[in-house]
Amino acid sequence: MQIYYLGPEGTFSHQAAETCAASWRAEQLTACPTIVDAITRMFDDKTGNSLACVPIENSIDGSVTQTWDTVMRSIAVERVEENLVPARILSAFNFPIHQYLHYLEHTDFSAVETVYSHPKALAQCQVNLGKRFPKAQLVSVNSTAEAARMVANANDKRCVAIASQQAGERFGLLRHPEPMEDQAGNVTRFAMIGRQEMPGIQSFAVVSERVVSLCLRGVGHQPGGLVGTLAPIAEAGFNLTRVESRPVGNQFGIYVFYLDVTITANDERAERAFNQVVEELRQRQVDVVLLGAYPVYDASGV
Ligand SMILES: O=C(O)C(=O)C[C@]1(C(=O)O)C=C[C@@H](O)C=C1
Repeated sequence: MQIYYLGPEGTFSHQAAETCAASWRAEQLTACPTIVDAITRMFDDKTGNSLACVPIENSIDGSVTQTWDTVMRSIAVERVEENLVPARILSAFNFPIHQYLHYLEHTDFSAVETVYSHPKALAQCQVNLGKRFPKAQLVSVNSTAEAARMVANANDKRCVAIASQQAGERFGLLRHPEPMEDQAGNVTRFAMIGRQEMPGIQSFAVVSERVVSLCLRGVGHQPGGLVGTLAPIAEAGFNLTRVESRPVGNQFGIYVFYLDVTITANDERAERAFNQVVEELRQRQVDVVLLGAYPVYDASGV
């Protein structure tokens, strides 16, 4: 079993992948240049021996839309392939995130011109960065560890990076002791995506026994179209914990809707009721793409 993740080593994705690799005895961790690449490489492996460990949501900045869109499109495309075990979100993990400022020795903070990081990390620190470096450019790069690597390699004291403590140490940078995120309690949820059912992880506390993630395509454009589509979920007594709309890409005013629904695990009645809801949605001509039905763990303190 191998796990693809957003590299280089030292990203939060790498730390999340390492934490899960121990429980799932994954022998190989492979760094990828982008989140899309990590997902695509997992989907390209039809043998079922690959996993992708990717961020799906951050408590400050919201969904990682790139992940959701890539996973949804890959699953939708694969549905036509017969005899293929479908890829799904198998588990999710909430990881506490501390973003630190990393810099070269003798850096004068008042002369800093560029702050590098992953766009999600910059978004998590935007207020603090604005206060500390009001004139600096915030430059998005592929990952937080990539930002640390760039500052280390550039040997330019006008640049700093926002990244994990581990990334800064890996690339030999100094670290400002205070975390830079704008809100305490910053958490990112990572998903493990793959084709093989994986065992539960005993060392983590369970946040939700079963979250079902769906994408609804083709919700009708009439008054009450969305309300009517969501009503069967409420009527069946399921808790809807996330609704997000995303553009389809080639038309204004047409959206797909991502939903998370919490259901009771190992409860046949709940499973049957949920399948009925999906059937009802399909009868309304809504295309339901199942992204996964999975436990969510709390990976803090690991
Ligand atoms: O750049 C990294 O370190 C990543 O793993 C990506 C990522 C993200 O996409 O949200 C992961 C966790 C943090 O929220 C910031 C960045």
